[in-house]
Amino acid sequence: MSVTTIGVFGATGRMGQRVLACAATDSSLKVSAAYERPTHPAIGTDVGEIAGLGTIGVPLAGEIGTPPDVIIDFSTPESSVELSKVCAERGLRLVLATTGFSAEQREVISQAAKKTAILWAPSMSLAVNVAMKLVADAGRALKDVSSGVDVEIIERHHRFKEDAPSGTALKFGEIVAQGMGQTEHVHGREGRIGQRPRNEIGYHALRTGDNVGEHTIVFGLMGETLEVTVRGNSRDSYAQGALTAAKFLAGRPAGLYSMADALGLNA
Ligand SMILES: NC(=O)C1=CN([C@@H]2O[C@H](COP(=O)(O)OP(=O)(O)OC[C@H]3O[C@@H](n4cnc5c(N)ncnc54)[C@H](OP(=O)(O)O)[C@@H]3O)[C@@H](O)[C@H]2O)C=CC1
Ligand SMILES: O=C(O)C1=N[C@H](C(=O)O)C[C@H](O)C1
Repeated sequence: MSVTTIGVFGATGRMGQRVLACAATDSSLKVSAAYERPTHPAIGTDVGEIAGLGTIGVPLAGEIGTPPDVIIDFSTPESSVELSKVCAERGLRLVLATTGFSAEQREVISQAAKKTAILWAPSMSLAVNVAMKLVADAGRALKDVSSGVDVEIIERHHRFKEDAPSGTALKFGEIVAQGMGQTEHVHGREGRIGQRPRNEIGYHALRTGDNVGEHTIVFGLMGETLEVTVRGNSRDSYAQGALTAAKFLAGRPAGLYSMADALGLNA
């Protein structure tokens, strides 16, 4: 059996620690490196100790030394963009899971994917990626309803999340707009704003407690409502997806890949 070596970027974070824990249970994977910013106070500490796994022989590093087969990144937009540039320069394969990028930052990542293999997805979850297909189908089927269909996207996340709306909510909106043609994206509503125009998608971001992530896409018709909801029960859904993505990416040529590619959902 071939073994894929992985490096975890943002290793001490909420997701980094779950990636380390899930990888430890998969004999086809080996964590060979773990990274944080060079000034992180835990640099040099065995990362298994930080993730509650006991010693795994991988000290937390501030830079990429001997490269793994694939780097998995759950960090911040700024550090992910810098990482994508380094990966492009050195030909390192990258699973990029961070969200919250500006248009300029997205462009840098797209350029990096011309030089190395990058799988970039706002959600690594299997259920979310299947829901994206369902939502695309629903949008196409409802596109020409003569009385109109109002699409609203509601997402819920933990109080520590720094970007809003979630990368996944934005992706759902993009998918709906591609199929149905809405041109306006509205974030929350307040005041005497008048009746709802047909050509907008509304986004609503809730931040409560330790919610690991929920998305509901509402298709409101005259007389009935269709909702597609995905609820995360634990961060392991994203961590397992990122590990699946890493196995898919190992050995791939340069290019920008999606989670649908890794999960075989494009067939
Ligand atoms: N695609 C998906 O399926 C999912 C994506 N996400 C996204 O992943 C990202 C991280 O989420 P989460 O784990 O909850 O966040 P955390 O804040 O818990 O973790 C981020 C980690 O990145 C570290 N970091 C910051 N700067 C650097 C750097 N220069 N080099 C290396 N590491 C760095 C942080 O360190 P420090 O504390 O020192 O700043 C921290 O340990 C978010 O953008 C989130 O939206 C989350 C879940 C699923
Ligand atoms: O920050 C999180 O936690 C999550 N972020 C991702 C996003 O912004 O879509 C994915 C997931 O919903 C969890």
